[in-house]
Amino acid sequence: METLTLTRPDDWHLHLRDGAILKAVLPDTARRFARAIVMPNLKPPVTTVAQAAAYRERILAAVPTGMAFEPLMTLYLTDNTPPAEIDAARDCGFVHGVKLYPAGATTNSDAGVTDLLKCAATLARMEALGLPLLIHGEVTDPAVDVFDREAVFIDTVLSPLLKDFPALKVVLEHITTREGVQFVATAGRNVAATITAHHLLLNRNAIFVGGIRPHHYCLPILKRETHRQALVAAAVSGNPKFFLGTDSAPHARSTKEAACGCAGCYTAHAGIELYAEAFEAAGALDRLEAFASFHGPDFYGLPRNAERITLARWSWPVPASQTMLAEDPLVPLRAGEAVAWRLDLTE
Ligand SMILES: NC(=O)N[C@@H](CC(=O)O)C(=O)O
Ligand SMILES: [Zn+2]
Ligand SMILES: [Zn+2]
Repeated sequence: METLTLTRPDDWHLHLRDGAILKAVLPDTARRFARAIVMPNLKPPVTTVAQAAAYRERILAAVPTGMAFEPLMTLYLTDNTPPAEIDAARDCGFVHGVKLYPAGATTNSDAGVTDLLKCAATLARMEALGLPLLIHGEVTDPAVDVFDREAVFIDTVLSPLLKDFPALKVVLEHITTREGVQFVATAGRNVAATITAHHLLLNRNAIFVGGIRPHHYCLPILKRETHRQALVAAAVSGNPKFFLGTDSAPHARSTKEAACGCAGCYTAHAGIELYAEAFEAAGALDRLEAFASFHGPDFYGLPRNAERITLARWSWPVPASQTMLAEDPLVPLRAGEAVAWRLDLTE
């Protein structure tokens, strides 16, 4: 059987939620990844170092015995985040980024930034201290076509931001377009991007196969095939600006299969295996390790992991759903279908 051994990867963009959901989903991530950048879009959001410390403790308490997992915490930027909070974040040692959600852009972003000008002093402090700004890169203007919101964000928000703060470390999260790839590739070394497995594997037709598929609805929304191909080319290029971020985003089934369903795909159950599929399809399995395990820690200034994991080319069926909340399960990506690679747990 074909196997692939690589340095244990990290997930540089992950939603773990809190409470019962956190306990239900964390084992999927901890089994595969050594560390993860944990998104702060809880209700209410994680806006202070004190809240991040408490959330970190809840995550650590939910790690199953026998597993090692390090949560890398983030703060949720608001119009009112004071520069002093950035100093506290740098000093505490466990906060590794500050997340920009344009207000209203995505799930739990209502407390996000309404005007970046209000954050100028705070952004200047981040630039000075080298604390990365992690960006959900979509404009929120409903007049802008939903498929264009990333490209318009890059032109109207991100480019001007980097002119004002040229040394600010930026991760453009979950990029979905050719424009996103080109912008990051040609920007300075302080600008990088995460790419999800579902954006590497699916184009926007997947939302409408034989009917509407709410479990393929995420933000930024899946784009057309030419954009998917640009993302694959970037991921397998070996360019250290691009690295793994699953954006695994658990939502209970009832909130996805609804008249107005939530945005987010759950992929942590196959968090590295789905990337192996995408890299294999591109004939680039030998490039997976750098994308999944080297480029992220190098950008964040953290050590690479020492342990290794082994994947086997061994198809396994994804269950139709998995337990999350008492009456309301989670429907993972590929539910009821197969994933071609699996984690070799015998290793
Ligand atoms: N990606 C999504 O569609 N949803 C994420 C939020 C986000 O990352 O934008 C979520 O928190 O559910
Ligand atoms: Zn996002
Ligand atoms: Zn996300």
